[in-house]
Amino acid sequence: MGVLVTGGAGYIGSHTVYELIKTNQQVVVYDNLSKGHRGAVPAGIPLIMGDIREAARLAETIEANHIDTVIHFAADSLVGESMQDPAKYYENNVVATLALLNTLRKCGVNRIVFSSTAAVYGEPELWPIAENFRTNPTNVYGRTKLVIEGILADFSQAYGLKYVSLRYFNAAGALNSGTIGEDHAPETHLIPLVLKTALGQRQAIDIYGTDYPTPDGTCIRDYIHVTDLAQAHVLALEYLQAGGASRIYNLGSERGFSVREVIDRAKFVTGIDFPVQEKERRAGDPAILVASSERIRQELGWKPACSELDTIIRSAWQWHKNNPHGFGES
Ligand SMILES: NC(=O)c1ccc[n+]([C@@H]2O[C@H](COP(=O)([O-])OP(=O)(O)OC[C@H]3O[C@@H](n4cnc5c(N)ncnc54)[C@H](O)[C@@H]3O)[C@@H](O)[C@H]2O)c1
Ligand SMILES: O=c1ccn([C@@H]2O[C@H](COP(=O)(O)OP(=O)(O)O[C@H]3O[C@H](CO)[C@H](O)[C@H](O)[C@H]3O)[C@@H](O)[C@H]2O)c(=O)[nH]1
Repeated sequence: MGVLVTGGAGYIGSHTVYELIKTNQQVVVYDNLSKGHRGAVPAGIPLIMGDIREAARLAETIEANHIDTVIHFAADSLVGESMQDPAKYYENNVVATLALLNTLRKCGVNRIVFSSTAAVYGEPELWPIAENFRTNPTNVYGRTKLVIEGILADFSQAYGLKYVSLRYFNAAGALNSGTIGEDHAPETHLIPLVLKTALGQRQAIDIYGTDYPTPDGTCIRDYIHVTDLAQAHVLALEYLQAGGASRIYNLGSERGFSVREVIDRAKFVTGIDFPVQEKERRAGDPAILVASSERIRQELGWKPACSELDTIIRSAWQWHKNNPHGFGES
């Protein structure tokens, strides 16, 4: 039986495909390439170019490849854009996922691993954040992911769908071999932007806000290596394949670093001093997001192995240095 990876040509999806093939799972990538890259999909892995809303193409792919489980990454995920264009986010995240789930039902596929986000929590008052904390997203992107979690719970109750929803904190880093890495256009994430500044592709890195209630005034985040995230997907998949019940898990390193700390570590790792500019806050940014990943460690035996901040930055630096234009140039 096979595993369908929607959004498998994207950043986290492609790293997960690399982990899946080590475990001898039969993998098929399904991606409309709106954001993903053909070059991110390993040689020999089928890439079906399609949108998850295209029911006929999707059903044909599922049947031809004997798919019995789906890992669902396909989505739009820019917080700022979601506030300016909510229709796009409700359409490509909620409506498209509903279409996907309906096709899965018709094809008799009843297992799915879903990419959720720390953005479902909004602005919590306590840390580390556990899965039973109140969900209260402060942006449209987070709301769309929470709506999908609700749909998954309802489908689970009514139709017997089994799902694992993984709430990622800040994904960063690149595959150790340096063959794939993060290449978003536009790039909005801190670590790749810092490294592009070190490469001289940007004049300075902007710090969005220095008046947060944190020790150095800048936002604190929990950075998790993309390969540790990918391994959690493999565990979630194996758990569902073994008949596991629906679950929700946080995925973070359980350590927080401020924006200034990330910049300082990047200067250390790269050995390059680069300009930093202090700017106004970015709308919708919570001050502190740090995970408790206790539940997935206890229940699935997940152990993040490469999520030390320097290790994350080093792997991302290797990717950006060797591929200054991402997948556009090797
Ligand atoms: N990057 C992070 O830090 C982070 C954090 C939390 C959650 N997430 C979630 O993880 C998932 C993957 O994130 P990423 O950073 O790898 O994003 P990405 O943009 O690199 O990958 C998403 C992939 O999905 C594809 N896609 C989008 N809409 C599609 C559709 N309708 N049909 C088919 N393919 C479609 C894109 O072409 C792209 O290859 C997303 O669901 C995102 O919301 C990411
Ligand atoms: O040029 C930049 C870019 C970012 N930041 C700051 O760096 C921190 C991290 O920002 P990212 O954009 O890298 O990541 P976010 O925490 O905003 O977002 C991440 O976590 C969210 C959950 O809270 C969503 O899941 C989202 O998809 C995921 O990328 C934030 O405080 C942000 O304000 C800067 O100071 N300068």
